[in-house]
Amino acid sequence: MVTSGLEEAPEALRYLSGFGNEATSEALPGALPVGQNNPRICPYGLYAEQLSGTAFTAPRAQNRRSWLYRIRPSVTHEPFHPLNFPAETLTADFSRGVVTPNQLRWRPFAIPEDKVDFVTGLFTICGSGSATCKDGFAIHMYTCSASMGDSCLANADGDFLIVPQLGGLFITTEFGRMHVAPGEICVIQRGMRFSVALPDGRSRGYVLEVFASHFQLPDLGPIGANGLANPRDFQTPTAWFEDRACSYSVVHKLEGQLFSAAQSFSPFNVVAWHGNYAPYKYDLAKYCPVNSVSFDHPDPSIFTVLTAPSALPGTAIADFVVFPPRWTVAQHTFRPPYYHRNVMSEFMGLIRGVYDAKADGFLPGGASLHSCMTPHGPDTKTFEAATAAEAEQIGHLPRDTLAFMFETYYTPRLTPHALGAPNIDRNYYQCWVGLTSHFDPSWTPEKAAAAEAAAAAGSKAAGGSATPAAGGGGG
Ligand SMILES: O=C(O)Cc1cc(O)ccc1O
Ligand SMILES: [Fe+2]
Repeated sequence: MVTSGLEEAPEALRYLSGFGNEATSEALPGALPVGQNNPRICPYGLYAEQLSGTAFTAPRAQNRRSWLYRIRPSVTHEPFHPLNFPAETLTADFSRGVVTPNQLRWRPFAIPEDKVDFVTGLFTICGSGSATCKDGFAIHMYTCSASMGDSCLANADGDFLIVPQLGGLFITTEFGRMHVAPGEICVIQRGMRFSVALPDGRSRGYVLEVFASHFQLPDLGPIGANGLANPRDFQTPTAWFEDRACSYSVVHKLEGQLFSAAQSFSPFNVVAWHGNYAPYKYDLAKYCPVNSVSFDHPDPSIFTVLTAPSALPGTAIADFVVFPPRWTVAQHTFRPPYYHRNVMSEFMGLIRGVYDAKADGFLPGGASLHSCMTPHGPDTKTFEAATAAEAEQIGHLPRDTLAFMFETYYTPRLTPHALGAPNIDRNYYQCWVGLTSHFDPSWTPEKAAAAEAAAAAGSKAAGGSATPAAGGGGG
């Protein structure tokens, strides 16, 4: 019998490198059938089972499926029963969700004192569309303090992109095991069974779920063949199995509802697999940002890590965008994000540090949401620092910050749970009330240039370039 390896050191794990590859992985030599998918009898007496992530008939470029060779097939379980789980905290039904044009922000979500695992610690913030029609998305958060033990989850509604913010995740999947630390992300696609253990005892993070397409790398256009998230930096687990008799609970999410079935063995009994439908992780430190090296602030799409496309060209169901540590070198430029209203809705989270647009109030483990056409941009303090004369001299330094955005074409509807959360920041709008008028009808380019020159001379006399301050135009 192979024992449960949930506590194995992260360094001991082996991964396959690359994005979207047709891969093969064997935990025992010769476990994959040679030259065919389903021989009459498989090597080692395994069962062959296909997991389809697209319609059988999807075009080859989009087609996703894997073949799993396992000790017993996944069908070997007792009937599913609905789990008694409060429907309003985890949902895929947004028909009665609430919309608001107001800017929303949440302080960090508290991690429960009592023992709560990844699944019971998941709660939905917002979403749109429908898991039934396989169209749309949901954004969840999780806070947990216990490993899942002998239970696993399979999500029939879509793909999960998981962003741990505090505390790592040790995830056992049917394809193998991965350790995902804060600063890394992982994607676990529709239907894959996985169980989350907590090497750090607790974890908090964000989850983007897409009901339709799968995540892919964005096109690079004129950037060329390299840069942003490079394919080789994505890591897929290698086959790992346990042949363990136990009382196991398989939890299945269908249309946001949870069902549970008992079975007498661990579902992580896949000895070998091959295919192009497999989970993966990615270290955001490997992201190679491309940005303006002269002037102006590019649109944040320049920082796209992964995109889940809709049928509308160039328009995502959801993009995953990261704001990594980087040099900010644009001159005579307002460096923080510009003020704007966007057809896409923007949910943001912070993994660590301070975000370019918010000097205060946007904290690691917190979140913000600016829905379709809701105005937003830098807070007053950030505006003032970024427009001060000294800002021209500072801000070339990289700062240790890691924020991200889930950006979606679908207008999000919020759950009562998210809107009623005790950590919602009811004073968020006040971060902009100090943005007073600087309008000067007597302004001329000559006067402006003279003021700039005087300020530059003053700052030189005062000791040259200032040191960068958090949020001080270094965005
Ligand atoms: O709103 C935000 O902070 C996200 C964002 C960042 C940026 O650099 C430009 C536009 C934008 O929406
Ligand atoms: Fe924005």
